[in-house]
Amino acid sequence: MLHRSRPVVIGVLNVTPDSFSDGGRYADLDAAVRHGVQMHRDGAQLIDVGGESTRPGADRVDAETEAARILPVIRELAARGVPMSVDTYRASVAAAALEAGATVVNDVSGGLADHDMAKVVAEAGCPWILMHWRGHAKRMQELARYTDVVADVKAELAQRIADALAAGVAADRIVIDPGLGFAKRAGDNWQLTARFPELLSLGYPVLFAASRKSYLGALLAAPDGTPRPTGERTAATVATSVLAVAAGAFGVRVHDVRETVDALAVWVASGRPRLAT
Ligand SMILES: Nc1nc2ncc(COP(=O)(O)O)nc2c(=O)[nH]1
Repeated sequence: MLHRSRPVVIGVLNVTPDSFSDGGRYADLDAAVRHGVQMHRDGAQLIDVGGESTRPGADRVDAETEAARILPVIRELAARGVPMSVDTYRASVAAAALEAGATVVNDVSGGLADHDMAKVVAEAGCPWILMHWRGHAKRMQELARYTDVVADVKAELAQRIADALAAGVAADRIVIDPGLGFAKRAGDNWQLTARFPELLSLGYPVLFAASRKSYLGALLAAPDGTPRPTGERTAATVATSVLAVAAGAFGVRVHDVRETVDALAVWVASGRPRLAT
């Protein structure tokens, strides 16, 4: 499912009206399927299909709405042989998405939001991306308080892993993710980037997902402080993605697939240089 011979690129497909960087662009079935097929052609090994925006402050939708948004897209893409993950923290939505053709669960809550998720994943035997999370979009920025963000994220992810294993999820099905931008201030995201190798010591593949996030917009802000618009953060996303892979990330989750695949091809052709850890 995930060929580790090359860095894994996961393409973001938000079937939502309000996701932070592409909300509404793929809200209709044809546009979503076209974009998913194109990202797969461009080299994405997985298309990550999400039906609820998780950006800070976003309104949550109910499970029925979330499922109604993503299931037709998943079915159509599966029929076209496009491999997918489902971006949901709801067990019922994950189960329906797996049934419809998704093969990986990408859970931004790391199993915290729905205690039935572990059972769904264990029974399906599918890979489970456990992201570091401290609460839903409305509250998460209030929760960005850390003693040492890397050590704290690592300890909390270790607990998510232990819970998953205890629930019968196989160790080789687990991928972890530091949750950049989720209950993290800009400095926290940069600490997690700079000290990325410390997360690897947990012994699981680590996904890096910085794509177009607001801390990149802040870094590239105009002299008057206006953040760089989300659609103009591609170069920063590509740069940080290559750095993360060079630091040991098994893969990246991005909106700009072609640019990322191209940049990682250069990294591979250059002999996969590693950042000194
Ligand atoms: N595993 C994982 N999943 C995610 N899903 C959504 C978003 C934020 O919204 P986006 O879909 O617009 O990138 N970020 C992550 C992330 O950092 N890691």
